[in-house]
Amino acid sequence: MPSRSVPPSIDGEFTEVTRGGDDKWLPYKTKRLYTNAFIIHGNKLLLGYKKRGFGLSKYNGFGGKVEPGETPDQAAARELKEEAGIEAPLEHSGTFLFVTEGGPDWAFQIEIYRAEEYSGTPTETDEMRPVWFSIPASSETAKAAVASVIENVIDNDLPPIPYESMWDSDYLWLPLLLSKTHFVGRTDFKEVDGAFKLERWWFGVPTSTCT
Ligand SMILES: Nc1nc2c([nH]c(=O)n2[C@H]2C[C@H](O)[C@@H](COP(=O)(O)OP(=O)(O)OP(=O)(O)O)O2)c(=O)[nH]1
Repeated sequence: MPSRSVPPSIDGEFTEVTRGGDDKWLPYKTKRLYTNAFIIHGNKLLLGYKKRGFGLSKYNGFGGKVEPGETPDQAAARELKEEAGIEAPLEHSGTFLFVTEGGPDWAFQIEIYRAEEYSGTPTETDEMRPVWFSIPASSETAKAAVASVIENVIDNDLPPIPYESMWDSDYLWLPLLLSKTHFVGRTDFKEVDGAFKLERWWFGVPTSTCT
């Protein structure tokens, strides 16, 4: 059987990590830039409960539209401050295209960031309620867990990452973010009566990082 190609929007040499659905990738007219930022502190992950607008009632990283004249890095820092009241040395962690059928005719290009430190106190805003979740221990996170004990920031009473209350595809790439593996991807969703259902996806990592 011939091997399946990567989605047309993926440029560069990437090794597939996961894919699903068929190859009928949705068309889109243009791309709009968005950001999303995740704070990892020891064995804890900070998410925000979305109180209004797009993604209402889901848990997510902090982010939004890149405004005219801004770089994605600047937008990510601004959105983190606006939505969670904190600052952090954000590092770019991945990027993916989010395309919807029944939604806008443009694609969201979402630049994903991570940081392992922050300053300030996570604070509820009109848009987001910050909540800490526990990151499951694994070989990848074991080092972070040890560091947590040393820094005395370990907290075993937190709920696990609420994948069931996040965007449907986040469980596919969040482990890559947690393990500091840069990733690219594409998700196609179908919007029916305001609910978004994952139809097809592809995620990969730079081939140079594969052994
Ligand atoms: N984790 C995750 N985030 C997503 C997905 N799709 C998607 O748009 N997002 C993010 C990208 C943005 O961070 C956020 C949408 O931006 P937003 O509507 O909150 O933008 P904003 O804050 O600038 O908007 P607003 O204040 O003007 O309402 O949702 C997804 O599949 N997974």
